[in-house]
Amino acid sequence: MLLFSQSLRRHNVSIPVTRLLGHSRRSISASTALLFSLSSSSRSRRPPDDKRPIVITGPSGSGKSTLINKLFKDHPSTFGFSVSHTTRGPRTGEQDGVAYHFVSKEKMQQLIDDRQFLEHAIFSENHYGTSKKAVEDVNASGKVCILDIDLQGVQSVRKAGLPARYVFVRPRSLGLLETRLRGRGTETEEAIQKRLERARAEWEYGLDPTHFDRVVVNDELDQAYEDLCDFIFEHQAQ
Ligand SMILES: Nc1ncnc2c1ncn2[C@@H]1O[C@H](COP(=O)(O)OP(=O)(O)OP(=O)(O)O)[C@@H](O)[C@H]1O
Repeated sequence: MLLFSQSLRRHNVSIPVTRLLGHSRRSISASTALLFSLSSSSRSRRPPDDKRPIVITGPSGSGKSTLINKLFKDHPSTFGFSVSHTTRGPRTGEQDGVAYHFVSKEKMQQLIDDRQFLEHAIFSENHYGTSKKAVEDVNASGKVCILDIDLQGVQSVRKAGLPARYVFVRPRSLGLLETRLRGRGTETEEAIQKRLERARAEWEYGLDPTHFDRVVVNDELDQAYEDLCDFIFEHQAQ
């Protein structure tokens, strides 16, 4: 049984994401965009010298999607998402190799047996996974790969030995997390309870500073975004 099941991802950019929360893409609402102040820094920065993939994790509702959306919006040619594999069928408009790599159950199993995945999990009876090649493809395109995954996925990625930078995003308190999850208005009460239960376990893990290269406390959104960018771009020559 999965300790940390996958969570729905919502990205307002039309690029594939590594793991989709419930694996249905939702759009960030216009009100979310307004969470950033008008003066929120979108300054251009030179691409980071450190090209290792950046793994971003944190409890559901901590603000990962919100921060990543802005990162992509501000730096579209610097970052890329890997294209995940899935055994679910394509939905209208979804292109193979763009939204996902759509594969049969047999093919998926073969890839798993061949240890081609950095991480994989079953969600709603469908298998999803991030292949090593998908990340390499982003690297080969000259972009820095962003992996938005849950903690279980992070542990698999670490085990797979991917050289990466790891970021944990969390709000100031678990109470605030609950407020945001409820405020998002996208989950049933049952789903919220499940997410909160999982968040408590993830929270403990994220409190250990040795587990991550950077912990971003998403309290005030502009500040959290600056912290994230300072970390991501910190290796560039001055
Ligand atoms: N600093 C902030 N202040 C106020 N609201 C915020 C802040 N950061 C995010 N939010 C809001 O909190 C909710 C959760 O954020 P978001 O959806 O980005 O979380 P997430 O970590 O991506 O969650 P999941 O893993 O479930 O996809 C959203 O409604 C978002 O608009």
